[in-house]
Amino acid sequence: MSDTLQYPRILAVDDIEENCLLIEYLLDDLPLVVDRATSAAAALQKVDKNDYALIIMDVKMPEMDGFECLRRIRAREAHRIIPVIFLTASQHDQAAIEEGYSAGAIDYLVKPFDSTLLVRKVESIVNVYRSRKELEQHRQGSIDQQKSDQQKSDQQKSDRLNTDSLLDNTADGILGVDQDNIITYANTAASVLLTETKQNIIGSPVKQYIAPKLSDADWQRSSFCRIFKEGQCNQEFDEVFWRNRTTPFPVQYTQATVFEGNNPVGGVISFQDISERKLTEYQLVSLAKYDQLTGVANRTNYWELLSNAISNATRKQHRVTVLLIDLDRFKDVNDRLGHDAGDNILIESAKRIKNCLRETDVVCRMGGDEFAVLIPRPKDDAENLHVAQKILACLTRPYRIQGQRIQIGGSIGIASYPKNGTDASTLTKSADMAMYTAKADGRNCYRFFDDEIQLRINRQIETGNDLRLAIENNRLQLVYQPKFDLKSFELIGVEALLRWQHPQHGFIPPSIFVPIAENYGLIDTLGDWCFKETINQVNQWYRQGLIGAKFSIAVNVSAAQLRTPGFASRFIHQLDQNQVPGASIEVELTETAIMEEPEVTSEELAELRQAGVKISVDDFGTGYSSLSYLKRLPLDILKVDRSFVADIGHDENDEAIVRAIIQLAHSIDLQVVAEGLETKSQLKFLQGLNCDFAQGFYFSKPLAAKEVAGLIQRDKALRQVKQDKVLRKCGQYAERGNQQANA
Ligand SMILES: Nc1nc2c(ncn2[C@@H]2O[C@@H]3COP(=O)(O)O[C@H]4[C@@H](O)[C@H](n5cnc6c(=O)[nH]c(N)nc65)O[C@@H]4COP(=O)(O)O[C@H]3[C@H]2O)c(=O)[nH]1
Repeated sequence: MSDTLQYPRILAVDDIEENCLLIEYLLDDLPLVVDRATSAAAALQKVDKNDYALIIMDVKMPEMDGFECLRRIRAREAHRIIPVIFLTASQHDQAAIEEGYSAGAIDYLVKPFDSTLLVRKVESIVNVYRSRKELEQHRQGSIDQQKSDQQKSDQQKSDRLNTDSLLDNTADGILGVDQDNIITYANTAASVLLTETKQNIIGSPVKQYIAPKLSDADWQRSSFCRIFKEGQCNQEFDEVFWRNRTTPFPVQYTQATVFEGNNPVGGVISFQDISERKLTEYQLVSLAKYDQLTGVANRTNYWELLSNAISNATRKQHRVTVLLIDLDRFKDVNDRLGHDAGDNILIESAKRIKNCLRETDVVCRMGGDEFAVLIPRPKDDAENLHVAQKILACLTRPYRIQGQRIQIGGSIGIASYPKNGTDASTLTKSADMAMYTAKADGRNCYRFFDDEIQLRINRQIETGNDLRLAIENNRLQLVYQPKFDLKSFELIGVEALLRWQHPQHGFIPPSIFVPIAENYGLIDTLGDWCFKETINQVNQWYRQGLIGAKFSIAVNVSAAQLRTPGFASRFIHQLDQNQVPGASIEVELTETAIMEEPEVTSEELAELRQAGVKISVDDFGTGYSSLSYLKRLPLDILKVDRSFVADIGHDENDEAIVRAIIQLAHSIDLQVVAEGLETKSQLKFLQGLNCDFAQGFYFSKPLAAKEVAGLIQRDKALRQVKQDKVLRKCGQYAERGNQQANA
């Protein structure tokens, strides 16, 4: 066999020689010879001297770039089908890539390239080269044979046998075709991949394996036929061939024209079955783009789909609608019945939402219990309304989970492009705001984004900015609400509460600005400010001798603060720096904040508790706490929500709840603070239940630091008087006793 067939030559062209060497190194295992050229001019000289199966060429080279070099190669009649693969540093340079293809490149590799991909591509192209050469020699051989040069013919026959065995041992399927696209050669791999014997394949039109369903006219116009007619070489990646002429399978193939002299007389096709690669690709795409639980598009996919829908709508001048759906009461079900039940609800909800939509609409799971629906081309608001109503109706239908009938529901926010946002992010924010409005309006309803919501957002943004300034300029204030022991009436601590007097809008309550701080990323700054201020205050009262080890200041911590990684260590660091004992601080967290992520919360709280900080659960009774978690969490105090305390004497149910909370807390060694104590009868009721502590207007409103200092002093003085009275009484008794004894 001739050397060119056994060891085809390829040329690596790059002005950096190391890159040529790298290619040589990567292709080391293939039976071929790699030549190197470090300039376009050197490449042209080598191309004139040798017959190359393939050229791998860098695009950017000094003096002459790869495109120009390829144009000059193509201008030489003998080299018009040498396959060329360009190397480029950027896959985003679309213009350069297009220029490369129009100059005659068959492929691109982006640096740094995948070495396996390079080897596979080169292997496939070299196989085609071998087959083409073999067919050309075969034709030449027949002519020569006619000239009865027996010796030469024998040599060529033996060459052909060698080449046949070489081609039969490659994993790629190889087909040779004549001018009429009838198969004249098939190797063993082709027969295996097409699941037919070589005898059957040879003599059949190649169309039956490549495009059996195409009409003859379309087939003649196909790029496959055109490439052969025009005497070119081509590589395709995502095509389909037909096994047994009936079953499609994905292939990557290379085709090259076979010449007799200057005339194209047929072609060679080398192909690989890429089913496995496609499956892996599909699995990767599915992981990256689809929610693994419900099977609908995931959040990443949502952004891509929405951006595409908006681009489309901009071009074609139509609308796009986003519906954001949050399942109501999902968390309760999840906490109460466990994650499996929660998962089943999510799967079922995704199905139900999908069933309310058209084929062209898309459902996405945004995370947790939040879904989004994209309507890529709604006619009008009436259509959006209709979809929202349908979704709401289907989510309100009872679910049957673990044999139980469960009713949830949904809150839906609706926003449309271009009215409520001209980019994906703004549009989603608008839908989000509309959804929050639906939630605030009582849940299980839908809201369209409108001017009123926009106004509310603007006001929130404005408040957020003002709040940032207020923190920076120290314009916030802490007030302290006293807390009393219900047995001794001793002042045992205070709760620090934030106050903000806005220069224009007056007093803004924390229930308004704390959520804004959470939404605008200010909560950590705000929390740090509060904590610093509290620590300073503790230190000051300590220095003034007003408080001792038993007195504690409670600080409110929001769920968002607790979620910030390293929250507890930051907190403890500040205590250490200011030499404040942990025991003089109490951290108050709402029940809902604690139950949001109990595992994470548990770790953070344990760290705080180790530093002596007490942990109390605020607004207890308003959320849903799993009792098993409550037992496992490192807690010290439960605070009964003031809504229950307010109903003492009016609502037996609430009284029963207060009784149950106190009993429950005591049974797991927690102390109880009653919030919002306002009347004497409430006090009597709570004392009757052995409630430990209370705070509320009955004792005192929240006070400024100075007023608290006065109160502590008065409390101390009162206690002293009481103590003196008791001592005096004891003294009197003792004296009376002595007198009686002496009498
Ligand atoms: N009707 C009535 N109300 C009473 C009575 N006693 C106390 N209150 C009010 O009840 C709230 C108790 O605070 P909370 O449950 O921790 O609830 C707090 C807390 O969740 C949050 N908050 C306050 N300060 C902070 C803070 O520094 N950081 C964080 N994250 N949240 C804070 O804002 C909520 C509201 O705080 P405020 O408006 O100060 O309202 C305070 C207090 O003024 C009473 O007898 N009757």
